[in-house]
Amino acid sequence: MMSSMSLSRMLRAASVCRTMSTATKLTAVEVNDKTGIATVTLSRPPINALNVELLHDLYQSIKEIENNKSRGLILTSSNDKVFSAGLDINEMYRPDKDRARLLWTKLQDVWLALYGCALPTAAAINGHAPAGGCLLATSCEYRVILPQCRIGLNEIQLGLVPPIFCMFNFLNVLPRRVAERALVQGRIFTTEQALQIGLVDDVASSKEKALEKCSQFIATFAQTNPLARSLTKLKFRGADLQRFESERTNELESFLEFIDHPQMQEDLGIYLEGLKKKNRN
Ligand SMILES: CCCCC/C=C\C/C=C\C=C\CC(=O)SCCNC(=O)CCNC(=O)[C@H](O)C(C)(C)COP(=O)(O)OP(=O)(O)OC[C@H]1O[C@@H](n2cnc3c(N)ncnc32)[C@H](O)[C@@H]1OP(=O)(O)O
Repeated sequence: MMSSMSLSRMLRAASVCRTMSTATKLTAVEVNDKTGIATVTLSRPPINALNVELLHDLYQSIKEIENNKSRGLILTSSNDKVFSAGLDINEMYRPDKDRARLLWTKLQDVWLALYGCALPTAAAINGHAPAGGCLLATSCEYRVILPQCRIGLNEIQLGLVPPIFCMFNFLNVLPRRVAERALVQGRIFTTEQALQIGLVDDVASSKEKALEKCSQFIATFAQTNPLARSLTKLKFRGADLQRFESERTNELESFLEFIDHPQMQEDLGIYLEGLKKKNRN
């Protein structure tokens, strides 16, 4: 039989973390009641490819956390090898046009919500983070990655023009020359390279340690007035957010035009087949 001692310990532990009432299907939200920090876990197996539904849930989770006045937001993944594989290529290959429009609009919404989030944001990158995965991580203010991961914006390698928010994210994190070269070459960096150029802030040996480092980063703002903090962040990011707003319709149309092109469809098909073949060999 369970002793009253262990029962009370269990109850105490259970009261530290609570799942938010509106936690959604493809993102799990857990708030630590002691620290007030909310963790959003991307949970779309096998590789957190960003489809319409995952982007929708992620947007809802970010907004919910912001409105609930949490102390900060940490983004991570339920997969122990992949943070996010980026956009779900199946949504772009032979797409349903309305769904493709929705996909891009939701990606834009998520970027706006995360890049412009009033709270301190951090990414515990517990696996590979190519393309859209890197976009999510670099929208945050602080990044910790695990050993033997790969991260970068490789859109150009797929023949895709990196959207403007990719540029904003890289310019916010890397020196201009490094950012430009990384985007133009579609570079994917190893953990060591990412740390060396400053694409990530730290490396941790496990997901738990990465989450701990993210919490420690957010805790550095404990004595800072939250409104002053968020307005200062907005001063740095406001111009990007405004420029994005003025170009978002054009970028949406460019994306739709791009994926409608027969050559692009052929290339995406070959790329997708290459990813699948890897598993058959
Ligand atoms: C100027 C105005 C704007 C114009 C805009 C124009 C264009 C921009 C448009 C788009 C921008 C897109 C950005 C993107 O995010 S595109 C996505 C790019 N992502 C990638 O290239 C990642 C590819 N994947 C990988 O590298 C590996 O899968 C990964 C390292 C993530 C994981 O490796 P692991 O070995 O663990 O797993 P796999 O066996 O490779 O994969 C499992 C399973 O999943 C399939 N898969 C992988 N990635 C994707 C994906 N992104 N979408 C859909 N499916 C994916 C893979 O094929 C496997 O399937 P199966 O074999 O099990 O059937």
